[in-house]
Amino acid sequence: MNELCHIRSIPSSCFCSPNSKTSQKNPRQALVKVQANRVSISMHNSEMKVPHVLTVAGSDSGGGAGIQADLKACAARRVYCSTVITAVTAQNTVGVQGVDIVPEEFVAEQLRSVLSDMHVDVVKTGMLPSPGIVKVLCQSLREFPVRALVVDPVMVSTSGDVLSGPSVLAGFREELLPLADIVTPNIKEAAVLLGGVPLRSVSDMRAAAKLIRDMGPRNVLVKGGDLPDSSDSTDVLFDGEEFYELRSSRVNTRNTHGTGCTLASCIAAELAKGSSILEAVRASKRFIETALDYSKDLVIGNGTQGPFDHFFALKNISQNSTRQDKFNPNDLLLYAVTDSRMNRKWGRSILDAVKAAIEGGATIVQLREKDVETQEFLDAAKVCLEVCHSYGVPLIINDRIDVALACDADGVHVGQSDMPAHVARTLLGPEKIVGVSCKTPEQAQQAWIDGADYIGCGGVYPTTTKENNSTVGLDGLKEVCLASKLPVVAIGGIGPSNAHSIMEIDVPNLKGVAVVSALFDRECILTATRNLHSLLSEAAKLKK
Ligand SMILES: Nc1ncnc2c1ncn2[C@@H]1O[C@H](COP(=O)(O)OP(=O)(O)O)[C@@H](O)[C@H]1O
Ligand SMILES: Cc1ncc(COP(=O)(O)O)c(N)n1
Repeated sequence: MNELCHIRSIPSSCFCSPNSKTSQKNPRQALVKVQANRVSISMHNSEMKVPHVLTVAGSDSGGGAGIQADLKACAARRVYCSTVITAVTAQNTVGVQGVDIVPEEFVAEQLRSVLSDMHVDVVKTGMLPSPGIVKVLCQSLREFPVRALVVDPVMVSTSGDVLSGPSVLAGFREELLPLADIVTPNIKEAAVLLGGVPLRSVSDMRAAAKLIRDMGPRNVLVKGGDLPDSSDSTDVLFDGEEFYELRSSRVNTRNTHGTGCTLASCIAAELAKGSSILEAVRASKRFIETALDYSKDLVIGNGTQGPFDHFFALKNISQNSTRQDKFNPNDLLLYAVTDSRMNRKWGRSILDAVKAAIEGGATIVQLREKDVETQEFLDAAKVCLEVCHSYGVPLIINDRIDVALACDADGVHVGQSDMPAHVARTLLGPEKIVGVSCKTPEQAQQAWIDGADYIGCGGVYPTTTKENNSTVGLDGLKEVCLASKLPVVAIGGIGPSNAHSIMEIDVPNLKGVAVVSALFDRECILTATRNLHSLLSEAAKLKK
């Protein structure tokens, strides 16, 4: 076998001449180790450790599920993904036509290759088609421990074809599940693990999660994608103490092939980046919901189980659009806008306020810090961005394009007397979100021309957070919505008592409400956000 030459690329600015003064002291200097024709270069301090997920799963020739879904999910979540293939399937949108199982010795060899060398953080498993493969996997995990193990107990494909038979169950129950940090059965798989009793409701899912946890995994997520007669898509997470019901709206689409594989890979990717289990599951569920929503009209294949687009991009290409999909208008449902005076009044940091709002269900966050020094603003924006992204929530910066650029925020929101929207767009580039405050149909039309992504319309009601701000009322809001080609979020004096009247306005592009005081001028931001979120979700459902 050839000796491998293993060289990591290093920015040229980091190389030092051996004679230069800095070469002895500079901690960023490259270390070159030569061991029997094997060269490895490592960097002090400037080394970049990439979060790494290893997926142990089957190949899906149709590209929608299995290894292919895992690679796409990890890439979309910006995590490196290596692969150990357990089976090759001939599969398309109609079903599974054939399965060729990889011999367990060769699965073991692939595992050894990757785990002995490549600094894997998290292992995610999918299709494990034979008891021997389950065994070699457990042996490898004991020999090369990793930070976390995510087990997706794949048994039957969405099309109803068997991918792993009952012979693997003993290995699952006795060896693999006790090693798992989280196991993610769908309702059919949960039933099989528990001996065949079908799950028909969310309370059945809770009971199943509890029983499966008794088999040894630290957390159980029972997925409800296939729960009959449900308008929501509810998953149940049980961590041994608490149950969390994670709800999203059910996207009406045939393109759900690979959702389970993708969800488990996203969870693994978020864990590899350092998230907690709850954060990882929430961010992953959001990712699936968004991906399904963006891909609901994709047509790939003639069957009933279509794949979806992990990069949310094909839809645009198919419409010949030159603009990139980068912004989901449904994110405007509950738009939390911070206020430093309120945080000061309640003795909270911006970060604590933002965290609580996200945990309560805020779907997008804007930092509007009018009287904070630049350095402080930037520091706060950076930490808030990290938290927002761990939940899959976009972060917008009010007015300060420099701060948005410096922290690589998701976008900016500008008012009529701030930086013009077309200049903001030029400065930020095509990928970022640009929002504009508008009071009139003319301003709404201009925002569209300027390349904005959404408009904020208001103040709808009088408010104390903005001085000298004239109100437009519900009629003015409706007029602006009708004139706007962009999605609209209503702002100004909105809270639980009047959010309903806003959502009842019968215009499809009115997507939600932006709120300051009703969240941040409250003793418990989390409860205030949670209440408003459930009210808005109900109202949004009625709108559909
Ligand atoms: N139509 C849908 N709309 C929204 N979320 C969905 C839909 N179908 C599945 N999901 C979500 O996708 C994830 C995978 O669930 P599920 O489809 O039940 O798994 P599997 O692919 O293993 O059968 C879950 O978070 C589930 O709630
Ligand atoms: C190789 C492989 N692994 C997993 C699945 C499950 O995915 P789904 O439940 O969406 O059919 C699959 N169909 N193929």
